[in-house]
Amino acid sequence: MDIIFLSEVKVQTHLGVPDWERLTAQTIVLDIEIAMPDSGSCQTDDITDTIDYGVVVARIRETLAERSFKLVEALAEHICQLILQEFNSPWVKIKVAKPGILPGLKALGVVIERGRKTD
Ligand SMILES: Nc1nc2c(c(=O)[nH]1)N=C([C@H](O)[C@@H](O)CO)CN2
Repeated sequence: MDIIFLSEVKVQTHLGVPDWERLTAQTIVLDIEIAMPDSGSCQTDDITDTIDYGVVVARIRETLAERSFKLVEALAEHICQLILQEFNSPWVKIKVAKPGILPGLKALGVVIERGRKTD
């Protein structure tokens, strides 16, 4: 399985359980692994045979600018499903980190992985 990775992607979004936390955008940090449908682009050297990681990052920034979530879990699920469905990836792993939320911690968050359901 060939994987595209996106490391320490900083994104602005409205996120948090208490209402006051979602009033202003905060920076979250994403680490994402995206399985490619096949390894064709390794032979063809053609961007149309792979998942364009620039397009993925732009799409993530777009959706997280529009959406608001209470839980990091729900945000992580949303991004996984978007990548599976819009980019035809068979498998995605994402780490969502909120930096500087609790004293004494650098960051906290979740790691989830999802595969595309087959019939
Ligand atoms: N499992 C989770 N626990 C908590 C979350 C979360 O998203 N998932 N969020 C919060 C608050 O938003 C906190 O980060 C700031 O008040 C608390 N626990």
